[in-house]
Amino acid sequence: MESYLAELNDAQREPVLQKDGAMIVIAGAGSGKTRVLTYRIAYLMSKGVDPFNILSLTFTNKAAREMKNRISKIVGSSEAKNLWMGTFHSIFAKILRFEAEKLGYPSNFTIYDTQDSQSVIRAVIKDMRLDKDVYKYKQVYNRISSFKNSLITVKAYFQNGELQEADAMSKKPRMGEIYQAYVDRCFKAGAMDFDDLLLKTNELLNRFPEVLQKYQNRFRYILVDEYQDTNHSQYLIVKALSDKFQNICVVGDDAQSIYAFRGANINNILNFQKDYDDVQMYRLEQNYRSTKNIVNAANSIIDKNKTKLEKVVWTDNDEGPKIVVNRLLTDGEEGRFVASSIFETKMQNQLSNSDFAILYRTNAQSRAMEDALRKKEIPYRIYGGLSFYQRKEIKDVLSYLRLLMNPKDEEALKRVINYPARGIGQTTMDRLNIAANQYEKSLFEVIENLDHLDLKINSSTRSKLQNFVNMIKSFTILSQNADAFVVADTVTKKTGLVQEMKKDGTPEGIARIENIEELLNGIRDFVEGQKELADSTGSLAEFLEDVALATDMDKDTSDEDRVALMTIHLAKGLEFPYVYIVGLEEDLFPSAMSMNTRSELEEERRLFYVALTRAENQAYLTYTQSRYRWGKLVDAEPSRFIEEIDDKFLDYMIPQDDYKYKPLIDTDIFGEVDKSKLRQNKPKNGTPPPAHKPTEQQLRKLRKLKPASPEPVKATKSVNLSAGNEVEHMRFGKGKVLKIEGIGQDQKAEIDFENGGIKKLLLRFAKLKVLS
Ligand SMILES: Nc1ncnc2c1ncn2[C@@H]1O[C@H](COP(=O)(O)OP(=O)(O)OP(=O)(O)O)[C@@H](O)[C@H]1O
Ligand SMILES: [Mg+2]
Repeated sequence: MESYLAELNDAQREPVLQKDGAMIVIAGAGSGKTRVLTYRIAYLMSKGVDPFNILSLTFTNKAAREMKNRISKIVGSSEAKNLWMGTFHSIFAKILRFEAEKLGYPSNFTIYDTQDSQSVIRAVIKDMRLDKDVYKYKQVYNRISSFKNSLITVKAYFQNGELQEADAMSKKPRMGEIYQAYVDRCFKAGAMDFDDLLLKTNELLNRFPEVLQKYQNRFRYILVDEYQDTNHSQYLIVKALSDKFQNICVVGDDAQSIYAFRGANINNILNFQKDYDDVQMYRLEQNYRSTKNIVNAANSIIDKNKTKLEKVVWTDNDEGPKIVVNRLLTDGEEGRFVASSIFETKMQNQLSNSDFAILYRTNAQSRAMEDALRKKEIPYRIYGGLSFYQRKEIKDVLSYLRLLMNPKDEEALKRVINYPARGIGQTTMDRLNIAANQYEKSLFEVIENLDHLDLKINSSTRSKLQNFVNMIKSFTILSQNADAFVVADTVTKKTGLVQEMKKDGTPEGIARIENIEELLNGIRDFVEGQKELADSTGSLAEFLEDVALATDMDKDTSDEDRVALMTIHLAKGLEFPYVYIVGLEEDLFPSAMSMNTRSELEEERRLFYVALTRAENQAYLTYTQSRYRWGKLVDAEPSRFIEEIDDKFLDYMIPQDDYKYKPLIDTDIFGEVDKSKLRQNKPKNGTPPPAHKPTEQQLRKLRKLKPASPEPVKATKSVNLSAGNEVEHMRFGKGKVLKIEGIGQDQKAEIDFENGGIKKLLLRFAKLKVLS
């Protein structure tokens, strides 16, 4: 047996060793589903399957990269980079690039992000003179998105009486027309939105049998992670591609299906057995991730759901500490508790920031956490929310880049045609728009052909428009030979964007310039990375695609050591030694919007199951007594999910009878909070109690999970380190001391580690072995 197969248990090894056929692995959190996929790919390669013939679909591109690295190590070659691996969106965008012209799109089509799509929808609603309070653009966008993910085209919509009736009932009878106008505009702009990437792939595979065959033959082996969260459109793609060879392996957990609100269809997992001829079903039961306490607590929660497949999950890991429950007065105090607890736990146990995650239900909750972490000088990173690439100044630069790639891209053109100001006003734009509609041309084409059109635009404005078009064309020509960095660098200089911000002179203006520099650095890194691959030149097209399809998880590129903050939805598939789940309050988690039906509540409960099962060693649950919601301070009640966990797994930091569902703040008849009661409820002596000290057993577990150094590492008691010394750290491996600063207790060393990059460590705590 190859040695890597010994890193699997018997149950895991079975699906790995079944080379051909259809199979489904259904198993609870942390039982090694993702590991099975990874090892299965390695096994296929070792049996001579060409990596070009393997397609693996993951939840984020980051997960795909990590999987590729792992596979490279297992098979001991760089062949893994030829695997087709990534999110549905990124894989099928690549395929659409090759085939776009068949569908009438340019191969350099733009990918509209959510902001772009919503902006188009807003414009459509405005042009149709509809009431924007009835036709709320975000709602309309979501509705159209759900049509697309169910493969309901405009034509199908107009043939479907039920859908039309539903829209009429919700006072939006013109939904179909908006849908039509939206689709037309995107098409005219040579743009696909996120949902199109799946919808158009389906269209491609349905309409062109020879194309379908080509990809069926290419992807002889297909693997899908997190199968419980595929939507109908994704399901059909997988089904079509795997139909010929039927070598398909999907893994998932119905208890972790949390994207129904985006069209995920749990039936895809339940019906899998009917979809293929001879399906092997595998189950995994042993959890390797978490302590007994966490596994059993999570089991006790998911037990409350009626709709579920019966599963067993157990673990051989330590009992572990109980789950800590704490009640705080306000979200500010909640943040301070979490930050202090992280600080203490980290110092006591020599941990990295990245060993900690704070998970919440809604992005808005991050603010209080951020404030507290900043005060304690704990570095953190927020995933999701408004990403770097959506900041105004960044989007402006990207819009220039998009426009030079695809001059039809109207959203990009509208953003930059008069930014920096060039004297092209709204009246001119309105006239151009009318002409564009009349001639069914893009704005750019209209501007290009201004001389031949009879438009009321004066000669000075005409020449400004001409200059703009010429500038964009010159960039396009440059991009044909230069890499993405050269193009982007030229664009920021020649367009006057940076000069405009320099004029501004405010701290915000300076921050914007820094962001643009950061973008350029990012592009340079990207280009260098791409050039190392044999078949890549680091072109602008590649860069733009990478940006457009980065999921919220992928958008961080630096690997500094930080505490992770994210919504639970984003945390799927991840694991952290210490996890804080905050805001466990009724109406927040479970969300007020998700308590109308049992199935919504069950989805919230699955979300809680996902959150808790991210924790390896210890989980903390917090809630507040009052919280600002909709601008008002309201009483908060502890979440029913805390109540649902058997008390034997919990460790309350507050007297328990004080806890059970009862108003925690007394208010007088006018609804005023009785301040003296508030003070009573504060944790004693004002500061949050220290975090629980892990047991020796836990520490051993922690070390086991992380790459340990070959020999036990001794702490350096008296510090006689200096720059240039080679050292070894238990977790970061070997490193070189760059500099020493501070004296006595505060002495710190800056060390460049092989595994961790540059880190500053307090020598008093850091257990370093001096090598030379
Ligand atoms: N046989 C094994 N031996 C040792 N460690 C294992 C084994 N199987 C899995 N693990 C480890 O357990 C952890 C959980 O595995 P993995 O992430 O594959 O689980 P999963 O089922 O995909 O979880 P999730 O449902 O959260 O996606 C990982 O750290 C993995 O490396
Ligand atoms: Mg997984």
